[in-house]
Amino acid sequence: MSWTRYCQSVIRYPQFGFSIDLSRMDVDDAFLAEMQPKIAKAFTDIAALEAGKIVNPDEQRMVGHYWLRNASLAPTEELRKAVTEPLAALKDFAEKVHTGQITSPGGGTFKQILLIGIGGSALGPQLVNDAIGHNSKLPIFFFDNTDPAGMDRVISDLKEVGLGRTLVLVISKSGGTAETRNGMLEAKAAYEAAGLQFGPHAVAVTGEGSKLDKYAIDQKFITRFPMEDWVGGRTSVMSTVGLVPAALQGIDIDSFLAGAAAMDVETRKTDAKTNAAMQLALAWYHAGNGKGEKDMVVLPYKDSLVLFSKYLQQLVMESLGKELDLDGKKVNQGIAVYGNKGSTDQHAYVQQLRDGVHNFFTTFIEVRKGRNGEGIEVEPSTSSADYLQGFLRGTRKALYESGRKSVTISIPEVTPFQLGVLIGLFERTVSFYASLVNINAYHQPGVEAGKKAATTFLELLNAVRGKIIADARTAPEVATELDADPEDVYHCLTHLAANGEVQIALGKDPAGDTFSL
Ligand SMILES: O=P(O)(O)OC[C@H]1O[C@](O)(CO)[C@@H](O)[C@@H]1O
Repeated sequence: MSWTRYCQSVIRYPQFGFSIDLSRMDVDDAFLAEMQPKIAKAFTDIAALEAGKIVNPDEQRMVGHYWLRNASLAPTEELRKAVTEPLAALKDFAEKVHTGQITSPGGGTFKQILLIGIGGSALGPQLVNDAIGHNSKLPIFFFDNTDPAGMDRVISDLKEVGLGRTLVLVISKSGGTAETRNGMLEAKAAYEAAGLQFGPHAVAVTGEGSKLDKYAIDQKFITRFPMEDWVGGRTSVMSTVGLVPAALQGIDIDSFLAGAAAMDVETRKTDAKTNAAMQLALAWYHAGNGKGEKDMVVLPYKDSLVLFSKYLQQLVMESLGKELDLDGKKVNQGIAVYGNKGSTDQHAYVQQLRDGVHNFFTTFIEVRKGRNGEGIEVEPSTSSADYLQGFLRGTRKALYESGRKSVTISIPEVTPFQLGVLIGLFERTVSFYASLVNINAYHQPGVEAGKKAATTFLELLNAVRGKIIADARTAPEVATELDADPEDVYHCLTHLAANGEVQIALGKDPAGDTFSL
C-alpha cells in the first residue's frame, strides 16, 4: 500500500539525480481537483513574473531572480545585459585577485575575505560557503550583525593572516542598512588602527547610486558591483550578492547557476503532476490549510547543509509572512520554518516532533552519497553513512507512524550544481505558494516597523544621555522630564549602565533603581 503510494507520488528528475517523495504528505486527489483553478492561476502568475510584469506592486518592481541563471529569459536587452555584464565582470575580478593582478595595497595577494552584510546579503553567501566552500581559495569571514563583541571576535581571527591581506566585501542592496553600515565603519576603524587605508581593501555590492555606492566612490574602494532592484535580498544568492564572494572563493559558479537553471526548466512545465515545486507548494497548502497552520521543520541529513534551514527561514518567512493579501484583505499568512540537521536533532527536539504538539510537517533532505573516498566499518559491514541513512529512514517512519507528515527530497551529493537545484526548487515553490494564497511574496513591509521603532529608541537613548546628572534619579523621574515612556527610559538607562556610562543602584523593583553619573 505505502509502496504503491510512494511509487505514485515520487517525482524524479533522473538527468540530475533529483527526487522528491511527497507520499507522506497525504495529499489526496479530491484536494488536487479542488485546487485546479488556483494551480492554473499560479502557472499564469509565474509566467507573467518571468516575462517581466510588475508583480511586486507596492514597490512597483519586477521580480527577476529566475533570469539570473538564464539571461535569455529576461524581457529586454537591457535586462539581459544587467545579468551578463556583472557576471562577466565579477569572474574577471575574481580571476585577477587569484592570479595576483589585483593585489592588496601593501603588496601580496589577498588571502581571505571579510563579508559585511545582513539578511539576504549574508545568508546566501554563508550557506554557499558552508555547503560548497570548504577548502576554498580564499577563506571567508562574516560580519552579519551590529554586535560589537561578535565583530571583535572576527577581527581577531582575521588578524592571524592580517587585515592587510583581507579583501572586504560590503554587500547591501539598499546601501542604507544600519547593521551593515556599522559593520563597515567598525572594519574601517580596525584597518585604520592597524595603519591601513580601508577603501583600497574594499569592494561594494549595492544598488547604483545608493549611499553605500557613493561612499565606495568617495573612499576609493577597489571596485563596485551593481545589485538590481528586481532582485530581492532573499533571492539574491545567484546575483552579484552571492556570486562575487563565491567566485572569489573559487567556487564553480557556472555549475551553481546551471543547477538552478536545470530545476527551473523542470518546474516551469505546466504539468502540475510532475512539477516538483508545484507539488511541494500544494503539499504546504494542504498541510497548513492554506493558512500556515503547520510549521516546516527542515532536516538535512548532511552537515554541510546545516545552514539550509536558516536560509529557507528567510526565503519562506520573509516572502510568505504577510498581513494583507493582494486584495488588501487581512490574512496574516506565513509558514514558520526552523531546523538544523539530522541525525543530530534526533538527540535534541525530535522527541517533541514524535510525541509532542502536532504543529509541523518535516522536510527531510537526503544526500545519497555518504563521503568521498573509502570509509571504515563502524560495525561489521556497516558504515557511518549507513547509519545516517538509517536514522533518516527511521525518523521518517517513526514520525509518520504517529501521524506526522513529511516530504523527503533526495540529491546525490552536495555540489555547486546540487545546491543550485535545491535553491531553485524552493524559490519557485515560494512563488507558487504565494500565488495559491494570493499574497505578494516580494516585499517586506513588516520589517520597517521594527526599524522605525529602533530609530526612535536611539533618539531617546541620546536624549536620556543628556539628562544624566550627578544626582541619582529613577527612570520615571528622567522620563517625566523627557515626556517619555518610563519603561523605554529604563531600558536606555540599564543599557548605559551596562556599558559603563552611568552608575546604577538597585532598588526593590525597576521603579526604585536609581541612575547617576
Ligand atoms: O541588502 P540590504 O539592503 O542591506 O538588506 C538586507 C536585508 O534587509 C531586509 O531588507 C530586511 O530588512 C532583507 O529583505 C534584506 O535581505
